[in-house]
Amino acid sequence: MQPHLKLHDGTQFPAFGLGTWKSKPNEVYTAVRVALEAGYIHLDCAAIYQNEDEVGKAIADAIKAGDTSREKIWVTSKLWNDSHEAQHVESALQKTLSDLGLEYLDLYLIHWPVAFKHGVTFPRSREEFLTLEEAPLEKTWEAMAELKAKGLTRQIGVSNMGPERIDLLSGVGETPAVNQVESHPYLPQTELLTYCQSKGIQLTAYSPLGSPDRQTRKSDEPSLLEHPTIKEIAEKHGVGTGDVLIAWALGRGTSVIPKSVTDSRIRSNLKATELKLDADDMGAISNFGKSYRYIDGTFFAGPNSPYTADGIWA
Ligand SMILES: NC(=O)C1=CN([C@@H]2O[C@H](COP(=O)(O)OP(=O)(O)OC[C@H]3O[C@@H](n4cnc5c(N)ncnc54)[C@H](OP(=O)(O)O)[C@@H]3O)[C@@H](O)[C@H]2O)C=CC1
Ligand SMILES: CC(=O)C(C)=O
Repeated sequence: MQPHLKLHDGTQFPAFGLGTWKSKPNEVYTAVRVALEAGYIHLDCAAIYQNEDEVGKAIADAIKAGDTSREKIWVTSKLWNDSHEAQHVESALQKTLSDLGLEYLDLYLIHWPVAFKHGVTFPRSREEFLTLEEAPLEKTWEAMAELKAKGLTRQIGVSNMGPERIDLLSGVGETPAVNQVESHPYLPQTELLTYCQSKGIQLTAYSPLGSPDRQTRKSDEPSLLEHPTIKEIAEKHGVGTGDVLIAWALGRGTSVIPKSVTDSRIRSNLKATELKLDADDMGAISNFGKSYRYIDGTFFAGPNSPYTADGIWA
């Protein structure tokens, strides 16, 4: 039995899933087929990853092949920043459902607390953004609740949000089921995790391996997969460093969604859900003493934007 976390309505949420950002056309179909055949029960998707149609084809073929069923899998997707205005929320989800070939999602997240004009994928000028006054997150949240009421998604949640924004949304509607944020030993998000747990919100850790395949990767950024402490613990247990990072995330009570398109890694990452780190391992990893954010979000902040980095991230 894979690890699960309980959502605030009692639903069991599979704590381990497959990330699909940067998984290219032709690669992502095979990755999802391998994952579902290997026993994955949770897929993390998003409209902005521009590959949901291929993920959907893989899900359909896996179900046809008898590898899984719709009821057995948990599918998450995310509302992109150009569809925050209430009149665009349902059509954005309908597009995702059509691409994924599904009648409902298990979880739909507001991807970022940042809004763009409708149809803008990545803004190039200030005029292409909407401010939070023009597109209030509370209104987006109310529209998300309607999707749940219509049965188009079983759960609703948020991503890249801190306590202030979550409190704002919880004040106008239901508490988000999940908050998906960057989290790994360089950015353990300990305070946010404590806050989320106190509200019954599950925290999903994205970029748990340090997102080394990003186009925007900096040549001098620290590597989690090569970190000496992680290597030492991996040697002690006779596993890979990726396995240790996955086990650490699960061991501290978060869900985790490593991305891979490599057959052997897709399988070994799933196997890592069985790895138990001891208190010494957990303590050593939690005391890196260095902070680093890989998804620095420069794409949404700066002089051409009404948002600042401090105003965006959890
Ligand atoms: N809500 C949000 O705003 C965000 C959500 N996400 C979600 O989180 C997922 C994971 O994060 P992501 O940024 O993709 O990066 P990850 O930290 O998951 O790293 C992915 C990279 O690690 C490699 N890899 C996978 N497994 C191993 C292993 N066992 N050993 C060594 N290398 C390994 C992959 O290679 P290969 O594929 O070649 O095997 C790929 O290069 C995303 O795909 C997406 O679904 C991510 C960022 C933001
Ligand atoms: C990867 C992702 O979800 C981003 C950049 O929003």
